[in-house]
Amino acid sequence: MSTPSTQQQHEDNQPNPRVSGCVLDARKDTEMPLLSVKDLAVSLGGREVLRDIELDIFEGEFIGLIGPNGAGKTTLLRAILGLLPAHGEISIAGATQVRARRHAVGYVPQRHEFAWEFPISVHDCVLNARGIGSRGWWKPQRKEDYAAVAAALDRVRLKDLDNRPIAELSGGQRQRVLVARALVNTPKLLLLDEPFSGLDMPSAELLVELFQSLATEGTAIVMSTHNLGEAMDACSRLVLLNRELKAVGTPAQLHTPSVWMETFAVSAHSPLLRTVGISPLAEREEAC
Ligand SMILES: Nc1ncnc2c1ncn2[C@@H]1O[C@H](COP(=O)(O)OP(=O)(O)OP(=O)(O)O)[C@@H](O)[C@H]1O
Repeated sequence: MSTPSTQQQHEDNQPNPRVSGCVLDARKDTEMPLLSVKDLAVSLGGREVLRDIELDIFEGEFIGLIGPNGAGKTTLLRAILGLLPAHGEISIAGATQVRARRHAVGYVPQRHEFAWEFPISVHDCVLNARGIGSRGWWKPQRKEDYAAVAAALDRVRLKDLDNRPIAELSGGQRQRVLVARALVNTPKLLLLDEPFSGLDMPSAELLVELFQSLATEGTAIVMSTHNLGEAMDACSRLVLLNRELKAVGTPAQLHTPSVWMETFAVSAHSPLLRTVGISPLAEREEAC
């Protein structure tokens, strides 16, 4: 497990980001990546959605996956999970076969993809992610399953609601149920698809703190998000994606307007730059 100090050491060693399909990866010589993606390409409906994706992600990293609508963020997460046909090589904790890869992964889909009307309690919804259904609902609950569900609900601060039907939960509570489902098998890699979407600030902050603690404990996290400010503040590295990798680096290394302009196809005057802490060209010119 990596400690905060080793994580900081890795960040300090990162070279400058390279743009257009290249991967920033200073750990290559010393450490095995937890997630390795090589030469990945995905086509959907006869159209190429992702190409030339090369990415190494290490334990304890909190990666922000950033790009405009339709950039392929969800597609990349699903390809890593093996939910989509893809060309290229993906390995997670050394496993390349889809079944083996999934053992190491917890996945939080977008909230609207889940069947919230299903008549089930919070507890059973999380328990279900332990694979209990395939063992038979009629069998007594195993002690370790019960403990795992309790621990996951405790982590997302939902223990008090464990008997509540999931249909009666608020959006923020539902998001936390999805995170608990992903955590209940103590994954090495957590894939999060827009976990802050529709959340108020305190709910988003609670999740950010949880993700940062998990990363400190050694979990590798890849999170797609449109919340650029939150990603700049919270993530240890960012992956800028638009059908191909545009740049990979720490937030400090991505303080260059051109990488954001290229990824989002915006001008040097775009307010988007301000969101990521770069003053738009107009303001910079005025200041000169
Ligand atoms: N099943 C599908 N069949 C055909 N095309 C698809 C399919 N699913 C996604 N796409 C296309 O793939 C591209 C990438 O979609 P994806 O959902 O991965 O983007 P995204 O970056 O997650 O977008 P958003 O930020 O809007 O959620 C889009 O152009 C989308 O229309």
